[in-house]
Amino acid sequence: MNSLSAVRLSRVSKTFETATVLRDLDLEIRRGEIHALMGQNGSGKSTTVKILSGFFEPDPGASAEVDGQPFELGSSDAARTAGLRFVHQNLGLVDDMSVTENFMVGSTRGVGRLRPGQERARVAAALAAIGFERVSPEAKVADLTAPERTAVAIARALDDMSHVPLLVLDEPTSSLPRDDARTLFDAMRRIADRGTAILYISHHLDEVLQIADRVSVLRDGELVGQEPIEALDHDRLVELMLGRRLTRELVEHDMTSEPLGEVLLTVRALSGDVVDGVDLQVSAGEVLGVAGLVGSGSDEMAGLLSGRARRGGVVSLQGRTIPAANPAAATRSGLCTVPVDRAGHAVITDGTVRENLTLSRLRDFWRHGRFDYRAERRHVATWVDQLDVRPTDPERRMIELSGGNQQKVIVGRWLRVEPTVLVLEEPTQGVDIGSKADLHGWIERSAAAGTAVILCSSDTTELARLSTRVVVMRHGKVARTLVGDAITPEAIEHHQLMTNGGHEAAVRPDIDEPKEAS
Ligand SMILES: Nc1ncnc2c1ncn2[C@@H]1O[C@H](COP(=O)(O)OP(=O)(O)OP(=O)(O)O)[C@@H](O)[C@H]1O
Repeated sequence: MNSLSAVRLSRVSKTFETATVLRDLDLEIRRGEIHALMGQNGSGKSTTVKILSGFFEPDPGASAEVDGQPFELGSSDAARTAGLRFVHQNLGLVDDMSVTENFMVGSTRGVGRLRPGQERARVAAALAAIGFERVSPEAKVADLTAPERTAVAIARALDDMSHVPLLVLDEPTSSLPRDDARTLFDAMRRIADRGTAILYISHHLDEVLQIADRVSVLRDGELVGQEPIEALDHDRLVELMLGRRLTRELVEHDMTSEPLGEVLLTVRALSGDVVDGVDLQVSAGEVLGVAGLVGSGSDEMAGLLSGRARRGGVVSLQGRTIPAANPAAATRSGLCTVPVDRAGHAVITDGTVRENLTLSRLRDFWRHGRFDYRAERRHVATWVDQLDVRPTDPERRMIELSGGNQQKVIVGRWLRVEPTVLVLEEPTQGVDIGSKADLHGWIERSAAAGTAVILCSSDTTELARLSTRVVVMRHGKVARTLVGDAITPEAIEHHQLMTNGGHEAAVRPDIDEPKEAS
């Protein structure tokens, strides 16, 4: 036994029916280290985590140790008792409750064993231990910033054990803007310095290069590299993940220099919970980026435009008003949306890849009163191939696909019908770097083919990479519009953070205003 070892996995494999998705994984996570687990979508990261947490049983022949003691894989009781703790991307917090109530709900310590004052003190201590003493135990979770919410989930996970050998953070920062994610790194380092090993799963290479001590890379279910961070840089990490250099040329399409097409979408006085009187016009061939911090209204825009959320104001497509609160009518009119909440709004988990792809328009396959299954299968095979969905079998159920591959199917669902307006909400969240480049290429091709694209994203690099125009939202309104060379990640982040009343023009005189179409 290595005394430095917090968790050691040996010969861990996982086979679903006939497909082996994890093969003979040997992985050692050392005490006090931040160990990043990386790999493309479907490479086996979540499967590894689910075996550790006891959600999946591994194939026979696997073994494990925690703190040098034999550990039973595939048992959630064993994981809990051994002190393995997990924070997933969705955090598992109840927004309407206070921080302390959330601790009580999520704790394995038992509810209400302490008096209220003692509970609050305990919660305050747990938060202070990771450097988030500014969060009040009485605060409502809904009122916290995104990194504070993540910190609450982490503090809660650590709260009921004096020694936690392993904390697994499964993409906890994937929805956070870059600067927000960084505020959690200090908390992670404090935790690691106390001797807890952190297994950190992230698709953000720059974050991993900044925070991890060692990196393990999975490719197609096999460990293909394990390196100390000093031995890695961005390109080497990409090469390990993809098995090749990222040479794919993106469609470089400088749409800013081209005349804009016909105005396809007109939005007048749009309002929702936060959004307050927004006017927009989006033309054929444009990619309009919508930027803003959580709570600025930017996160509400896709729901309002799609009709998923109740809205005030008028949304019209080529002059025809789309009825409010009616997503089906919006889709029929040609305004299609890829929502951020895949599980809740987009994926039919029990359905197959084929069904999830083609449901956007089945009439393509009706011929003379009969459904042409062969035509549907041919069409689906082409899209699965073009989008590089894995596994490639279109009869797989969506639940069997990794998160990133599900996302490709959902984006493909709408790309294939060539919508008039395509609203994308965090389209590459949880998507690996190779697939991200693929999806970006698709978004550009879709715009080049004449679709008006609205890209709502917290990834400022993605916004700068794809948008012909970016509206930055604050306090429910468009606070700034950036066009052309003025669209940089730094400019977007700068304007997201400005407080209302700031003299922006004086701060960034180089930023253009849009030429409003009348
Ligand atoms: N319940 C299941 N049944 C069958 N296959 C599954 C099941 N769950 C996952 N898989 C398959 O296992 C493989 C690994 O998936 P996993 O979710 O571990 O990938 P991942 O690396 O976490 O990907 P992502 O970055 O997209 O989250 C994928 O090919 C996936 O389709």
